[in-house]
Amino acid sequence: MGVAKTLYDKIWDRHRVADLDGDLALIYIDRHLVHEVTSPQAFEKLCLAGRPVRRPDATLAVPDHNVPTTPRTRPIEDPLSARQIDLLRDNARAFGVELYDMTDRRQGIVHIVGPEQGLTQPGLTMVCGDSHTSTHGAFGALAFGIGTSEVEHVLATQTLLLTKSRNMRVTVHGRLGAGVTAKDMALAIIGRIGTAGATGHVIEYTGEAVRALSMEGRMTLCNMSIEAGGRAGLVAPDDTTFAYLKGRPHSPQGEQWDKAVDQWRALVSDPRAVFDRDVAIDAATIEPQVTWGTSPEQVAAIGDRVPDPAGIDDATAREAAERALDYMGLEPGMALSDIAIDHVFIGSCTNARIEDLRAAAEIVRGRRVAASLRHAMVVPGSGLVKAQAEAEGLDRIFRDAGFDWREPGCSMCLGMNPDKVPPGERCASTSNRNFQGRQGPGARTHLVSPAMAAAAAVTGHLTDVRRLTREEAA
Ligand SMILES: CC(C)[C@H](C(=O)O)[C@@H](O)C(=O)O
Ligand code: SF4
Repeated sequence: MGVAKTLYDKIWDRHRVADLDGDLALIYIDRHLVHEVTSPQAFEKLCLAGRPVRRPDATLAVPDHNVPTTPRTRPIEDPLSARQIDLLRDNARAFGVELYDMTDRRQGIVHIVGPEQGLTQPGLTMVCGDSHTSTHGAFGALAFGIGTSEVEHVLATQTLLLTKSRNMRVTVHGRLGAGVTAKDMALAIIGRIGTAGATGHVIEYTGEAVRALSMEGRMTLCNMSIEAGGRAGLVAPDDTTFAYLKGRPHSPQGEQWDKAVDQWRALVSDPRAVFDRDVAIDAATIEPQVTWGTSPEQVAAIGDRVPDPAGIDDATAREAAERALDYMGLEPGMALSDIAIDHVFIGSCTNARIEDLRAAAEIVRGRRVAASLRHAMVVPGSGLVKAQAEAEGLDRIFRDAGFDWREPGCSMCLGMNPDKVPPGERCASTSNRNFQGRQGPGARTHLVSPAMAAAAAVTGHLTDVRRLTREEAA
């Protein structure tokens, strides 16, 4: 019997091409996703060096960050965005890489598209010039973000020079309560361990509450691993994973499928594997979460109050809280549920999959967006999510309530396209980052789950979604 290994150790060992000087190893990369923001220079350098893409068949290009979410027939107004999207198209063509262009129904946020197409599979190594590549870890794939020079390295060689991370395990025991979602779980974990809590580690999420999550929920959880400082997040594949993958365009078919599933079943941490860090949380203690500050760790349960920095012992945390409250325009001690909202954004690679839209629509059905709101919008994560939602009539529920129903893209998750929150205005957002200026200069972001965003939209302020579902039941 060999040494007990974690899931991460196993995937790492299977992809190690060579051990190099120091801690460096050369790792084989199975899949490479490419978007318009971090690829132009990489392709340009290949071009200058006269190198081809080593495995065009393992590479997929999708524009997402800069695409406007208004009808695709209109030209892109912003010249820089238009140029980046043109470049992606040109590069994909020149290097023989498949592209899901803006008018392709399969286009969407790269981290939603990969799983949807069955490109994301257990045990693979996957990279993208994008930090939220951690999303794909939900399938038990080792997936992480890389920089532009690494994008070039992978394009040219299909390998990467890497230092191995440490192993961390986050176990969520028990079951989540009604109205509490994977997003709340992710935010609660970050609230507990902080945004540097997993630095230098790959997190494996385990426990009954994680096992009970759908693939959509697991993707939300793994998506935010990077917000906890982790290099990647992992959930060991199981029947939920296989059921999601079966029949997807790039999933193994026929006999190959059965073989694949047999192999995938071995992708678990050995019972005696040792983790460098272990954290355990009881799911029953997790309430719907909302961030009050400018870092995902500045988070609290919706029933709580905005903290008073004066009560924070640690000087650095105190000053950070003071700065955050100043930027967010909030008073210490005010009830989080008294915070009035100007905008609601339901979208992003964290929460724009079909299940997210269903959860939000459930709350919105039969209600109206509060008159005090400036704008509320839903941006499906991909063209296929959009089509599915329309087939289920979710678009009607949102539109009838006063929501804007858009074309897929990163949208208001970050200010790289026309969807921005104006300075000083406040947004309840299902995205993953609430840094200063993230949704536009001066924008104020509160991170929440899709159900909580819907509850904020129909009440005009941050609201415990469980209050609305109780009302309905009464
Ligand atoms: C633009 C891109 C490089 C960036 C990332 O790496 O995450 C973006 O997707 C984000 O969410 O901030
Ligand atoms: S949706 Fe947001 S977090 Fe996700 S890739 Fe796009 S910009 Fe990054």
